Amino acid sequence: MHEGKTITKRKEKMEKSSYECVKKAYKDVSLQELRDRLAEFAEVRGWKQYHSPRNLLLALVGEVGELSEIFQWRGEVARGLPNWSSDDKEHLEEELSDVLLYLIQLADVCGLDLGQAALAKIVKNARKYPVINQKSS
Ligand SMILES: Nc1ccn([C@H]2C[C@H](O)[C@@H](COP(=O)(O)OP(=O)(O)OP(=O)(O)O)O2)c(=O)n1
Repeated sequence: MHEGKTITKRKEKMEKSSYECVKKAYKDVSLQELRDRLAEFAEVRGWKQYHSPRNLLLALVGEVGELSEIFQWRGEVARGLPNWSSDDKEHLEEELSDVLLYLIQLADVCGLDLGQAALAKIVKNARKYPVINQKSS
């Protein structure tokens, strides 16, 4: 194998194992935690200047496109993704995360509290769609 490729593979392996550690260490991740980490991520890279609401929205839409590609041409997909490979599931996790991370950043640069807004919206939805008849499942 080419030396560069070996280094890349090793790097990918290290990244994967540190990613597994992060997943184990943080069970309940808050939107606030993600927002703060993202703000720091952008700050230390000097990217804050590019993270305008419009740019973040466009980035978000781009990631929604990448997320859609995973489902494209697969036909209907069963809940729990029983026939998907672990690579496919990992890919899905990454694209879902990209969408979430841009969404959180968008809300942040707009000065909005996404967690509070989402809770308020759930309450509003419940008022709009009252429970009429509970079906047994
Ligand atoms: N200016 C930027 C660039 C990236 N990101 C973060 C948010 C996303 O989680 C991820 C997006 O990175 P890429 O643009 O490299 O997109 P992908 O990870 O989807 O890579 P690719 O498009 O090569 O599949 O990085 C960010 O916060 N701000």
